[in-house]
Amino acid sequence: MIVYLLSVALLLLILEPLFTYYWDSKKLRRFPNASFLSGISDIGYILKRYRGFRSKEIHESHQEHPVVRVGPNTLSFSTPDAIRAIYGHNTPCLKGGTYVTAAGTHPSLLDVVDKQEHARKRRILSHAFATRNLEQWEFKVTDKVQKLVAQFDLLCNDKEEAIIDFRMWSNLFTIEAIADIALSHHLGCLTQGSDLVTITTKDGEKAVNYIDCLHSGRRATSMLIWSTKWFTSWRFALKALPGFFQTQWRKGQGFDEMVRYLVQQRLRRHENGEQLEDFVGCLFQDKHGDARNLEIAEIEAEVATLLDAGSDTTAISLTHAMYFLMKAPATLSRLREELQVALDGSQEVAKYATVKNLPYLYACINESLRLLPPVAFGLNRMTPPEGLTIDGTWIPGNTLVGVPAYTAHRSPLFSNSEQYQPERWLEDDIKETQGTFIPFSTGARGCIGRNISYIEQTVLLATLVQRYDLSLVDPEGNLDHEEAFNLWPGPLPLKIRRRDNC
Ligand code: HEM
Repeated sequence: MIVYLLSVALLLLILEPLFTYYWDSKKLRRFPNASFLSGISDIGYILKRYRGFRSKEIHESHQEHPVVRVGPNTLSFSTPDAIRAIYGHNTPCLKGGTYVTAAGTHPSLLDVVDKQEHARKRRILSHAFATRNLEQWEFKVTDKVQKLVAQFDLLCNDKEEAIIDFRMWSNLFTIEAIADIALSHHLGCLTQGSDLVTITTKDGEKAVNYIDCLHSGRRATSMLIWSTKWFTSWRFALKALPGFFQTQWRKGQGFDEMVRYLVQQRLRRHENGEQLEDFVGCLFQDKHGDARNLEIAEIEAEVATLLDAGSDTTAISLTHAMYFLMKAPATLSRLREELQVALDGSQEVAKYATVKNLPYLYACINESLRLLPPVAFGLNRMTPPEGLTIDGTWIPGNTLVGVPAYTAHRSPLFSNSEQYQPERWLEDDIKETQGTFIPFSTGARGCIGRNISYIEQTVLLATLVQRYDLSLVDPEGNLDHEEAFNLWPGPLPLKIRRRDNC
């Protein structure tokens, strides 16, 4: 029996991929491999994930080849034409691969595959995210900036110098902001200076580390999910075995429990007749006040996505924006000059109406989004069954394709593309790069929260740069990165002091 099982395993694990590779029914062998094993197995891609900064490694392959094979059925493209074909509004491609594997019984707006189902979900939330309604969330952002400033002032003890980890504080800021914007919930994380959230489960009261739990679950999943065929079996086995994966996934469950608790709390307030302005309100009822009667599991899936995608990415972006400013004193001075004129020293917390018109502030944010996009890897899309021509090359149906933002943002359309030059965003010819700048992806599946993220980033950065002198604790040091799904920067220790006139 054991010999039989081992033979079957050998056949499945080694011979079948080798046979498929040499049979090559899709003619994918014509594309160069990103790593030694790419044509036979997803292990090469998984190993890149283990090494830390996967998109940078893929980019190195792209410097020689516009198309590379990153897995047996996965191709990575690099040109603006490929972006249009794969993600553009008229693309026949669908989300595939990892999205299908990761989604539970109730996919959210982010991981749902079916176009009609996606359109239905997007319609429900689009009212809350519409540009004309966005400024109604500003007071929630302002409240969080005030809380952060209060903490920094306390740490600075009036005019003394303090050391803070900006990575951590910016993430506390974004989790507080999204919990309020999505659910009208005040987590209290900024006030207590930690990501600890107390929740009630059926087993009683429990403390959950929001960021740590979120990252643990995503860390474990992002290590294995690229092997989509085997992921479910791997997860089943590794969850049962004591060790790294079991610990990470167990911690990750804390995030799901927190989501369940927060949804229950919000539902109770809704049933008690409280009229709250937030995203989840749009899931309970439409704009005429008629109940939508969505299943609770669907609401939980949407809330989990909002609390994840709506906090992690913006915190990453803020950390990178601050890091680059600290590394470029001339840029920081120019930004300060712009802020001095616009804010006139009279706005303790910058008003969005003021900062939304500041070109250099936007240039600084966009330039760091270009160099270090929070979602840097090639987002999987499945070609339609009949196949698709991408960048002049016909690609067979049911092949996974993508363009990493990390590579797109280093297109020759950006001169000196490795250099941090916010000024490039003020030039007229920047318009030519429009289709190549994809930190929020593009087309029908582009980010719905992009404008909210800009509100959070512009208001917070303008306020902090105006109020504090900031500098790196280690001016020679660089940021470490771990690329799970998002590109997580490591700690960013800063020296911080209140400025004389603030
Ligand atoms: C700098 C900040 C942000 C970045 C870089 C970013 C990036 C992205 C990217 C690349 C996608 C496409 C994902 C994919 O195709 O798998 C996406 C989708 C999405 N984002 Fe964001 N995002 C940011 C902020 C936000 C915020 C603040 C929210 C919520 C308040 C949000 C909610 C979503 C949702 C719900 C989707 C799915 C949209 C759909 O498929 O219709 N994001 N985002």
